[in-house]
Amino acid sequence: MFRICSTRKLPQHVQDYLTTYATLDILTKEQRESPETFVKYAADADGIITSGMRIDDAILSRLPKLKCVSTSSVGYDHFDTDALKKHGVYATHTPTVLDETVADLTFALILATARRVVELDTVVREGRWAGRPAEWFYGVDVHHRTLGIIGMGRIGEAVARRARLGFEMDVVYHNRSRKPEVEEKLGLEYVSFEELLAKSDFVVLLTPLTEATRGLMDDAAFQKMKSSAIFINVSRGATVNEQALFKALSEGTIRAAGLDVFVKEPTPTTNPLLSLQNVVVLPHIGSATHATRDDMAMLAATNLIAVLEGRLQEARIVPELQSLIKES
Ligand SMILES: NC(=O)c1ccc[n+]([C@@H]2O[C@H](COP(=O)([O-])OP(=O)(O)OC[C@H]3O[C@@H](n4cnc5c(N)ncnc54)[C@H](O)[C@@H]3O)[C@@H](O)[C@H]2O)c1
Ligand SMILES: O=C(O)[C@H](O)CO
Repeated sequence: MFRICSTRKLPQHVQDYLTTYATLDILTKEQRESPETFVKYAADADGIITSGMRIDDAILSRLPKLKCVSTSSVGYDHFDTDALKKHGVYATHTPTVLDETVADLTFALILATARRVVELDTVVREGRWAGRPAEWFYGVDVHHRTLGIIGMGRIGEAVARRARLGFEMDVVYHNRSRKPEVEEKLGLEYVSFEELLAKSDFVVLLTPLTEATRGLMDDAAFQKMKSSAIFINVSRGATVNEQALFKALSEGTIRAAGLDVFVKEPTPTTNPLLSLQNVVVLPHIGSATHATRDDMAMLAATNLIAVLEGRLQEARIVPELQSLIKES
């Protein structure tokens, strides 16, 4: 039997699946609170399931039996992949199963910011709705506008499909590399980062957090956007310079923003962005539906067992650690 530690509660059917292969410990808040307590309780684990815990050299050095860390998320910026490689520990993630759910949430933010859904909900509740909607209730159209997607990956493509087929939008995109087959299938146009910012009525950020994307949306980027444009971030908080975003929103450099992610999570109520009416904020719920979170947990579990049993081709191993397969 393997030993598995999970830093989060798992659905019962996922626990039942895991316990046919392993003893399973769901660590309590106290047990996972600090790296010291975590390594104490996970000391002889073969595998770890997590969804946001930082796994770095200091932790790996103290977990000699560890063979795989499995995250129940597609993003894995909380893993130090160089350290994992050094220790010969695999990392797996949960791509694909959440694409449609995250794309739905992206559109929820696009619509909520364009039509000022949250702000105007408050107007009604506070009794400030007096007669026919006044001009200051007006929003902007989404249909037939231009959507710019930075990061045309799995989720970007699901967002582009909604935009093209449902809202008949023009879609431009910027990506590390061009995707001619997606361009052809959905009728998209590839543009430079600068051109995307200048052309788009909605700019959606959907890249992973890497050294290349950290702080990608800074003062200079917001200055290049239209003053009528809306910015949506569903990637990771640190891809955006929050001070620059606050400045752009409060000075009218851009119209509004919809944010699912923040530099620090949970973001403190003192975050200046929360004081702005033209911002819609959510607590990192892109993939948070019952069905999708269940699918992610199950994929995290099957990934981990596949690695522990040596069925490496069946596991969704993160790209940076694919080289370990060849070496094994
Ligand atoms: N808010 C949420 O709850 C939530 C949910 C799921 C995913 N995410 C985030 O969304 C990200 C994307 O997920 P995915 O499954 O679509 O990933 P993906 O790997 O399929 O797509 C990411 C795309 O970004 C591109 N990219 C990377 N660096 C770039 C750069 N410097 N400039 C331009 N393009 C660049 C890649 O080429 C790729 O096409 C995840 O890494 C995660 O951080 C957030
Ligand atoms: O990367 C992901 O899958 C989401 O952010 C959920 O944590």
